[in-house]
Amino acid sequence: MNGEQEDIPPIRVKGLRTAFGEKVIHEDLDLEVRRGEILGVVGGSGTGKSVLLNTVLGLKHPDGGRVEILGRDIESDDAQAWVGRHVGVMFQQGALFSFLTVQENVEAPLIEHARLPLAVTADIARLKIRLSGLPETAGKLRPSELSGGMRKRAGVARALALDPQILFLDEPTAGLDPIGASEFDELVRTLRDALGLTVFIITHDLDTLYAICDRVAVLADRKVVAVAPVEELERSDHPWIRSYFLGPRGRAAHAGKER
Ligand SMILES: Nc1ncnc2c1ncn2[C@@H]1O[C@H](COP(=O)(O)OP(=O)(O)OP(=O)(O)O)[C@@H](O)[C@H]1O
Repeated sequence: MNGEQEDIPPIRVKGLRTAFGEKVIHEDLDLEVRRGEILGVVGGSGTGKSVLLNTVLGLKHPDGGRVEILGRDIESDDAQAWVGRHVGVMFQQGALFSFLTVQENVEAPLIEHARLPLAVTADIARLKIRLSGLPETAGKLRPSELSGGMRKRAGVARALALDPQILFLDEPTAGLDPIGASEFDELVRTLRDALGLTVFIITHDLDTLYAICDRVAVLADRKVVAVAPVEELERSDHPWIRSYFLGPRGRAAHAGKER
């Protein structure tokens, strides 16, 4: 990667407006994600976290403002191909093809985007399965034969298939028990450190924010009202941020971090 690219924020959102008919979801929303950081995105239910994710991925057109991924305008002609090639996404529940094995699921983006000999495709998929903390034998299984935690790891393996620069995770620890959730957090941090990924995580999981997020962006009042490390957000005056981080669950997560 050349120096010029390194200066470009992997995700840059400027003055974003999104709406469904009369219903405005985001207005004048700004967000810059730094290269190599793990950014958590939080906000009350219905504040537009999923809509933001879909807009950043180019799945929903912005009604105003500008979204850039790795310096490229998401509205440009080749943006979808560019995103497919450089960005990995794990939607909720892993969103795997139920009729394919894990190995075939991980091979699918490689077959679509990279014309490699089949044996090489299979080797890369096996590597990504192992990298995501699954045993090699998991490759032969279908998603219905996996536990919830394994399904999420398979979703990560597929998201990593094309060596993306950015990994998007939508509620990755939802539905996992606390041990499974903290193991998943650890996986995300290990992958970021090993692969130099930039990670964008939508989450409600306070433990994830405290354990692995370098900064947290808070969605409220139709925009990002704060982006900062959790320790800084704990000192915020914003009412939603205060009740979120200083409520009973927030205090428990903070105490867990201190231990
Ligand atoms: N396709 C759609 N058509 C109309 N309204 C939509 C559509 N998709 C989302 N919305 C609305 O946009 C708002 C934001 O939804 P979104 O799913 O992004 O919230 P969220 O912050 O991800 O919530 P949660 O934490 O509950 O998942 C909601 O009011 C939702 O009803």
